[in-house]
Amino acid sequence: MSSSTSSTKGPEITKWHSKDGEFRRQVSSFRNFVQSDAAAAFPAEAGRYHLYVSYACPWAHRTLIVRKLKGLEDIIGVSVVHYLMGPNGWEFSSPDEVPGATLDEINGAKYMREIYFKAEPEYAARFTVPVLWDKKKQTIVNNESSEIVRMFNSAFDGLLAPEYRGITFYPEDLRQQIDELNEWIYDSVNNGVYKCGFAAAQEAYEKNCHALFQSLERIEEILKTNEFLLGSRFTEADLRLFTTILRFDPVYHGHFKCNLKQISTGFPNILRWTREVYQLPGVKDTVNMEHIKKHYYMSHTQINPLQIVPLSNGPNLDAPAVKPATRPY
Ligand SMILES: N[C@@H](CCC(=O)N[C@@H](CS)C(=O)NCC(=O)O)C(=O)O
Repeated sequence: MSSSTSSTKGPEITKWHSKDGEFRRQVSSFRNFVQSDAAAAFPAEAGRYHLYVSYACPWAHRTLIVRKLKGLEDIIGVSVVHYLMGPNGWEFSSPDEVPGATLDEINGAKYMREIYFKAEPEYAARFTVPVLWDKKKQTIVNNESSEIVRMFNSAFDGLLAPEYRGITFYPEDLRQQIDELNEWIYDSVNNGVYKCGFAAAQEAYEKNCHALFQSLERIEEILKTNEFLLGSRFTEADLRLFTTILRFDPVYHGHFKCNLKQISTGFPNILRWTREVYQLPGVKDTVNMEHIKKHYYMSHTQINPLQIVPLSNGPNLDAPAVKPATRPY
């Protein structure tokens, strides 16, 4: 599909807010599940599914981390878009042109939108990442990160080496607590930073910024006594929060005006926890701060028209995660 015809379809790429000035995230459209059962519509198979991500995107980043920590890299391939989201949305580039990016070896698309139209010619919503693609059925299985994370957590276990099979980030005994944390953290933190950054009215910005920092204070309290959000185990709740906190000082504090405090100077326990998560084996390989910074500061020209990218990458996450001397864990 040529980009000139495709660009007339779908919503305007930079139209982020509603009439009242509030940013509202659309609901994802493709909601099927890969299942371990061989008779399922989308059964777990090695080499069948392909993940489309942006290194910049916190939602896509969640799926990359679980793919890594669950040892799924040989089973599920990945394509990485260019950091810049232009008028035609996400675009593929060769790694020579943009280090870290890839071409689309699976569908040969130039733009992410072509993959959506291949799956659904009448598709009329946003062309978001992540996307989990089924090479056999030639369609999108799912484009909702929270669900892709759940699938990666267990659906492919039958294909994995024993050391990965037992790993779960959504253990039975913590499910209710994980779901409860996810709910308020999604609303006020993960999505909260976007509600600050894309607010088009002072009141909407202030309301969401206060709610964001109230939640950060609540998280800081939890991490004062807990190593991870729910104690000694790293769970899905940590994973989902991490991709937002990683971007906080270098991006959201300035670009999205989330500037009542910084993580590095204002939240010592969140900083300690961020370092612990970053230093879990494999996690830092999924972090590309150049894509993160350039994406936000250069794509959102409605809030940063000169596309200047600030220098700081945020706190040094390789520094030791210093636990308080009086730690109870
Ligand atoms: N609910 C989705 C949200 C994904 C999302 O909003 N991704 C952004 C990048 S951070 C995107 O691709 N935006 C493109 C657009 O809205 O046009 C998920 O969690 O998977």
